Amino acid sequence: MPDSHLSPLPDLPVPPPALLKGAALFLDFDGTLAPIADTPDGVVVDDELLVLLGQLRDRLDGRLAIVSGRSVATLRDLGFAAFLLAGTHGLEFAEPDAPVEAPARLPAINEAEAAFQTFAAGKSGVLVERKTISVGLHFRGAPQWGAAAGDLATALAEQLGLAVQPGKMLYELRPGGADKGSAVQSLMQRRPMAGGTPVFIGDDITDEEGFAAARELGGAGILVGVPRPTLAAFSLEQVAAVRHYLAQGVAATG
Ligand SMILES: O=P(O)(O)OC[C@H]1O[C@H](O[C@H]2O[C@H](CO)[C@@H](O)[C@H](O)[C@H]2O)[C@H](O)[C@@H](O)[C@@H]1O
Repeated sequence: MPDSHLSPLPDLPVPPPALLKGAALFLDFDGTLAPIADTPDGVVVDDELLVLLGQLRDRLDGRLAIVSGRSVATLRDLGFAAFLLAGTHGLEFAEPDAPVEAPARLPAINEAEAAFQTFAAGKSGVLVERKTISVGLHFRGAPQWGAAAGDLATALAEQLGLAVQPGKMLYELRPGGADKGSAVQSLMQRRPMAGGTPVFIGDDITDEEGFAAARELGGAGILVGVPRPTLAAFSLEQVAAVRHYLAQGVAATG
């Protein structure tokens, strides 16, 4: 992503609900639909959110997808089985209740996981997240280990031919060749997303590729959380504001 395209402006406008009319809506999960929790397992999806997303998806003739760093399997366990999903940062896809399209788990991911486990051993607050085709090293509970975790992830990525995916108090190792931008590009060529105007809502640095793709395809990104240089055109302050905006979207698309 060219840095020159990043907006340095701290104050982006709140998106108008009318932006969602005719939209193909791409939603990040952690930090966007659910507040950040202490651990990956600490996040719960409430029925109210699922009902809201279902209503909006129906109003958009199905053009709503969750695009997450979580695996499709985890997204389904969290309650999103009835939604179009792109998991593991654009490496996995699944239509509602249909088989998952995903590459196999690489032996290199198992090697990386073993190295992460060795690193985490005895370090209270450092956590290894085993995922379907990737692995995460979390240090939210022990920020003092963040730099060392990053050094380890970088070295392993080079050694094992994997991609490093930085996140919020997290480094993941995964196969390369995809990101949230490529997920948007791919889904926009298929039903039901094709024909809509892409709108991508996300909070993390990994969502910038999604904002870039939405923008390239004539749509827009919405950044959630504290201002930062971004390719998004709009911003929402926090998860609660996203929910409010999506509820406004249901009304605006009725
Ligand atoms: O693309 P996302 O849907 O935002 O997923 C990105 C990663 O989110 C999760 O980690 C983050 O959220 C955790 C729970 O709130 C938090 O404890 C952690 O510090 C965050 O980095 C998830 O665990 C990862 O697998 C996702 O890739």
